[in-house]
Amino acid sequence: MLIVGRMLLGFGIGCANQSVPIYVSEVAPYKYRGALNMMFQLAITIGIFVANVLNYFFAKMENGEGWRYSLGFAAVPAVMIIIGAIFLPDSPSSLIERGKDEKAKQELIKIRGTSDVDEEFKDLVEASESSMAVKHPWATLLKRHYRPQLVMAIAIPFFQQLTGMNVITFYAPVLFRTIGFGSNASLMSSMITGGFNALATFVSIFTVDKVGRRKLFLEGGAQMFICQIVITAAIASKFGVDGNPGILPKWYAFLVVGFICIYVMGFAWSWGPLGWLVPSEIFPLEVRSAAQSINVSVNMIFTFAIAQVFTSMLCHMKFGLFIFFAFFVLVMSGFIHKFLPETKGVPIEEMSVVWQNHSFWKKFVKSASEEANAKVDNSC
Ligand SMILES: OC[C@H]1O[C@](O)(CO)[C@@H](O)[C@@H]1O
Repeated sequence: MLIVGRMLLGFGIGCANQSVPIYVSEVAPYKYRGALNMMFQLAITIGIFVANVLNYFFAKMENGEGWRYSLGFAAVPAVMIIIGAIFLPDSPSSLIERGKDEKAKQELIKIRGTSDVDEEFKDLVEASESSMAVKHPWATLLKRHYRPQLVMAIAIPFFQQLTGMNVITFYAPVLFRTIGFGSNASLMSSMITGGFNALATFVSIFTVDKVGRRKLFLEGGAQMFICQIVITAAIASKFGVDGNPGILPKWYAFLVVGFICIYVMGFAWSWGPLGWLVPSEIFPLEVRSAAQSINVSVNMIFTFAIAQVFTSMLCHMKFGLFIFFAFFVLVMSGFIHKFLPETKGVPIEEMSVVWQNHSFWKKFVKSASEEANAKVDNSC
């Protein structure tokens, strides 16, 4: 029953991860798209924090029934999503795609709070027309022209999970116990890291539309890297490879938890929310759904893989585990630096321009005039 329950949960989470970031990016005004989209990750982190707090109290239940409540409370956010979804309007893009242009325009006027929406409405209709011309989004996504989107749909979720964040999210109590904390202190420490995770997500909400995506990615990467090196050194110095630390001083516990919190904050204002935001804003309408499916699948597959192999990795690699994730943080920061153009303040329907102007991706992406010329050449 537990396995069936987990499968149903996974199904629901998959549907939400597919639709929420895309929906928010479609309806948000482009100037606040970053901040609004990041509310999704904020909701995730608040959910994780609340679960940490509840687990802390449920674990103390003397009749041993606490675990039932831990599992059962998953129904609360599910009910909230179901009720919320009943009242949400369709996005203008989706209405246009289904031929309801007039309704789409009214909706756009309503969500923008102004009747001056002609320009945006025109862009949406054009995006929808090119989307309608595409009969096979999956095959289209494989075309050279969409290489930047395909690469980002795979690389961003892959790297997000290779930061090692879910090792902290899923296993903080185990991790803290392994490095010498009592079981209550372990649950308490995971509550603290959960709190920092949620709080630091606010930082990204307030900054992403001002400083942009790239700076947050790179700053967060540097912060996580430094913390991983310090944590490695701290664990290596006390535990070595035989895993026998003797009596651990108090300052040591503070140092480890402190750097884990700084690491968590680095993730929370960079790869955490940006891992959902950036893919949701770079996929053009004609491949949006297919590309987002890849994004969500890669994310979930690597979440699963890391959760599965973490304990045996910890046994074999000891403190080297953190070096393993630090190495990937270095690689992903290099990747962002070289390959991700800034998307701050660019309307979704005009996103193709950022690839056309990018030193690497411009080879793959034709500009509108080149495309028109190519069509003329082909017809001659
Ligand atoms: O904040 C941590 C959480 O953020 C994610 O990386 C992306 O939403 C999840 O996989 C993780 O559990």
